[in-house]
This record gives sequence, C-alpha cells and structure tokens, in this order.
Amino acid sequence: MASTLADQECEACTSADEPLTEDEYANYLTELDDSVWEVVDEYYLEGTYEFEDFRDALEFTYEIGELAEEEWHHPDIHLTWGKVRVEMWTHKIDGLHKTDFVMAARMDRIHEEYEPN
Ligand SMILES: C[C@H](O)[C@H](O)[C@H]1CNC2=NC(N)=NC(=O)C2=N1
Repeated sequence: MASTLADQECEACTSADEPLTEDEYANYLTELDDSVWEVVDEYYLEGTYEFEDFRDALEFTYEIGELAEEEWHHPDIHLTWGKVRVEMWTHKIDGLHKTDFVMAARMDRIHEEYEPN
C-alpha cells in the first residue's frame, strides 16, 4: 500500500514547479482531516484545529513550528484561545505543491496527541 502522505518526505520544491490544479491535488486532499482542512481559491490550504484551552493550542503551535523548521516549509499560524488556524501554500510557486499536503498531514498526526480521550 502506498505510504500515507504523513509518512512521505517533503519534496524540495523549486520555482520551476507549477502550482497543482484541483484535479492534481484532489487525491491528496482526501488524505487530510476533512473536519480541519479546505483548499481556498485553489491557492492555499486552510486548516482550523480546536483545543481544550490556550495552553494546548500554544504547545501545538510550537510543535508545528518546529516541524516547519525541520522541513524548511513554513505555514502562516494564527493562535487564539482553544484554536489554531493554519494557512499553508508554497511561496516559491505562489500556489499549492505536494509538500503543502505532506505538511498538513503531518500536522493532523501531531494534532492526534491533543484530541480528548
Ligand atoms: C527564503 C526561504 O528559503 C524560503 O522562504 C523557503 C522557506 N519556507 C518556505 N515556506 C513555504 N510555505 N513556501 C516556500 O516557498 C518556502 N521557501
């Protein structure tokens, strides 16, 4: 079975890459938590995660920030009480790349640690 997105490496994106079209990213989108993620204007991924309180949202923010540094692929992150909104796209190509979906899948996996038992 093909490995899931979250198990795949982030491909180095170059400015030569073309942004993914809706047909090209449709399958990747099915691997993301559909209660969290949507594609906006076929341009960027927007995800909203909910938490018990501010402290959990803050710790999640730090974890995904560390992920971004490790993968050198950075989201916009908006932190509020009990909620974190993430916007993910590839600046170099001004659109969506497979790497954006790998990152989103990794964030879903991190969020599993915060889901109430
Ligand atoms: C200057 C730096 O190498 C670039 O901004 C890197 C780092 N993080 C990045 N993050 C995102 N989301 N897209 C990029 O194209 C990107 N490129």
